[in-house]
Amino acid sequence: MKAEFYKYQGTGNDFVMIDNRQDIFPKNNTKLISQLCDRRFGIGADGLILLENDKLSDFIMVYYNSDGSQSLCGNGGRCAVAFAHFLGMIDKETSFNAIDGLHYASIDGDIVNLKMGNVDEVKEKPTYSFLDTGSPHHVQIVEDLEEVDVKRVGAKLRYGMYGKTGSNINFVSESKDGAFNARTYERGVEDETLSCGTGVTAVAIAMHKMGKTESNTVFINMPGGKLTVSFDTQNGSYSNIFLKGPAKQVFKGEVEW
Ligand SMILES: N[C@@H](CCC[C@H](N)C(=O)O)C(=O)O
Repeated sequence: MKAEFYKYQGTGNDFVMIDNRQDIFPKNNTKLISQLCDRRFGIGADGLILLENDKLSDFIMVYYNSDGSQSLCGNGGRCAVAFAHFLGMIDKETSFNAIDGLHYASIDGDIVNLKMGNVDEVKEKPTYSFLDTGSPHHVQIVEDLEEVDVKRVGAKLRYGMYGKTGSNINFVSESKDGAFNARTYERGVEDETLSCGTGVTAVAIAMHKMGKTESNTVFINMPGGKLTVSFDTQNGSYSNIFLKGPAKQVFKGEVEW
């Protein structure tokens, strides 16, 4: 089978995107997904995304990490909106389905603003916070972010603290301009990525919950670029959470499987 694919990136979190409205992709073939995401033997990406038809919304985003596992991807969601816009499936606003349910989003040029699910619980521990923003996230403040061996320490915490299911691991430090700097070890990629949308969302909420910021709009600098998270909060719960930033098409090609 020969198929057209597109490559997208959202603040350096990169994805192979396939229009699967005709049901062409063999979704059970995990080996194929990892091979397409392999940076030496394939196209290379942190994940693979299929856009499919949905009865309830404009489309379904089916997201796979580079190892073939599934979860919600915030940057992937933003890139899927940009891809759907490129394909002419949506105009400036959309609602689409993902593994955690319906998401509203808007697009203006290459900026995509994606509504995330509500967060009702943030587990606060002495040295870290844990919360689910569609994917599970451990958020830990560090003094020197540059010095952290994200892959080694992230893997140790991901497997050591969270067992078989695992968690994504985020390291964060305060920036002088009132923003936060963060780096993420991603479960399913099993490495540091340049950005993680659900991770950035988790960092923003954890910093607010800990009293590190009083603002309802939080700016996060990731190695791959800047993202903005805004939200409403009441009695320790967070709603109307939006993740905003660029999502760009990088190239297109043809692949055979
Ligand atoms: N890159 C993503 C997160 C993808 C899911 C994650 N690796 C997991 O398996 O939990 C994002 O932008 O949110």
